[in-house]
Amino acid sequence: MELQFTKYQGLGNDFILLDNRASDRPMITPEQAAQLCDRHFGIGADGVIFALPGQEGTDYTMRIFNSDGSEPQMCGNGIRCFAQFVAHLDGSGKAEYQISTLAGVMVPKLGSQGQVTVDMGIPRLGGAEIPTTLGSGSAPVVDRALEVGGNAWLVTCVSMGNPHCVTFVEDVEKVALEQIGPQFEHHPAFPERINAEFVQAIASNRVKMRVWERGAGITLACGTGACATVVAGVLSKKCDRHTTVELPGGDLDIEWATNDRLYMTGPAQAVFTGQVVI
Ligand SMILES: N[C@@H](CCC[C@H](N)C(=O)O)C(=O)O
Repeated sequence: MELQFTKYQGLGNDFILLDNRASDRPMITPEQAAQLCDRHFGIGADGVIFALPGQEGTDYTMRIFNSDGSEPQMCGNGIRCFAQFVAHLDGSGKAEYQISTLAGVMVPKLGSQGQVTVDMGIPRLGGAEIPTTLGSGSAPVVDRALEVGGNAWLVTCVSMGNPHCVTFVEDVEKVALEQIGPQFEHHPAFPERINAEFVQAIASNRVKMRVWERGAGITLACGTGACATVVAGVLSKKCDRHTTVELPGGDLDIEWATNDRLYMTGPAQAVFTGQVVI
């Protein structure tokens, strides 16, 4: 089968976008997606994103497979890329889309100079919702001790539809992400695995973050992770509700507004189009 694709990136978090409007099911399998994401034997990407028909009045449905073929509920950098992709496909000139995802309906707005602002919804904080065994029911998991790799870490857990474990550290550059990341991801405290964010407070409205993503490993940025970081920073009194998150791939503007919703603003860019035979 020959596939037509467009490669996009949002702060270096890169994705293969597929026009899947003709069907309600992803047009390739998780195994084929993992093959396409391979940086030596495939196109190379952190994930494959499918643009499917909308549901219950939404414009489109977004599904995504991580580079290991697992399916997460949401992707923040991915949905900014998705909004530009569908705007290009449908040529409608719409500036705002309602997008169904496995984490609920998200609303990206196309701005000027390639910027996209997304209403990312309300964070979920209960231990059972994340899920993590570090807390039960709806009680938030804030600054809880967790032993990983022989060290005790103070972690805060947040669900943005997908699960995140945020740890504030003195110096983010000193975190041995390649070693400690997989140990967080597969820790028994996280039955659905976890995205692990390590964060350094720079100022009350600026933090620096590095991420180990569930199903993808080290990436240059994570949009849901940046939202989870600001929520965790507010809950543990490390940053303001409106904070810039500095990532290896660039900056994201995150606001946890008074209506409890998170708004993320950042860039997205088409890189190239191509055909691939699978
Ligand atoms: N890079 C994404 C998150 C992608 C999903 C994540 N790896 C998971 O499994 O939950 C983002 O920008 O949010």
